[in-house]
Amino acid sequence: MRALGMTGPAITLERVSLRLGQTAVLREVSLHVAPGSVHALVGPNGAGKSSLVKTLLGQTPHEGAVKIEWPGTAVGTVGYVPQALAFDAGLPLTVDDFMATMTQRKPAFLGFSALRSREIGEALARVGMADKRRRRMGALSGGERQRVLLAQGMVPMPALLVLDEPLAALDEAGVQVFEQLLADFRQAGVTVLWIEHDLQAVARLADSVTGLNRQVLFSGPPSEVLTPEALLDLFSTRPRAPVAPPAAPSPQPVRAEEALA
Ligand SMILES: Nc1ncnc2c1ncn2[C@@H]1O[C@H](COP(=O)(O)OP(=O)(O)OP(=O)(O)O)[C@@H](O)[C@H]1O
Repeated sequence: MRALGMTGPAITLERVSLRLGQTAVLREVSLHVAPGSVHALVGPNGAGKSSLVKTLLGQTPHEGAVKIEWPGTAVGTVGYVPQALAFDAGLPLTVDDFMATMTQRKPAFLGFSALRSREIGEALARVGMADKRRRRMGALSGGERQRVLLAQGMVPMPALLVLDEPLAALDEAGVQVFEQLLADFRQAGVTVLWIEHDLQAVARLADSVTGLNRQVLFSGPPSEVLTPEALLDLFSTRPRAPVAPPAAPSPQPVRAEEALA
């Protein structure tokens, strides 16, 4: 992997709350991502993972503090790989056109610079798509499209990379490509924030993981925090109700294990 000019930032969220319409999507979320680490975000559907990422990227009005601390004075490049993009199968947009559109400001039909063209070629090669640059996006399989999405997140090479379910459509070979990329990112000092539903992949590949269900339930190294009890707690209620103040004596609460039995 090419040496980077800058390694990744540290990320700190302090008591971040987000309300969308009537919904409290994030409640007092605090977490820390070490610079150059691979940090996973896990939680049930609707837990607020994508919303947290949007908040991190400055796209939502929120309460609390979001700090991205770059090494040195310059702000580095942020790459973002979205969950999925829908394409009209008939759209005359090639993989190259898509990469140009996503990675530069000038219109794709004006082409791209030699440097950018080389970077795009390298990124597509790293995800095994170098021979499909002229194929229409609408003609790609779901997994191939996912690989192209990954590639666009690497042009220009970011110091912070945010991945929203990158494994969702990947086959076994694609997963291996992803594992190699993560190893390369780690070696280059890129900070990776990774939303993922595949808990085994998280346990195998992440340095740290946060369990989120509107609020943080756990955060730490996967081997320490991904316990059966913590996962049961994270996935057995969705979304979490606000914590109610203590009330008058009431029947014993049903434990999550019993509720699921
Ligand atoms: N603009 C909005 N107005 C109201 N509610 C919203 C809005 N956008 C998202 N939500 C709600 O916020 C909650 C969190 O959504 P979010 O997409 O962040 O969850 P997620 O953890 O990424 O889920 P998934 O795993 O399904 O992708 C959901 O209940 C969603 O319906």
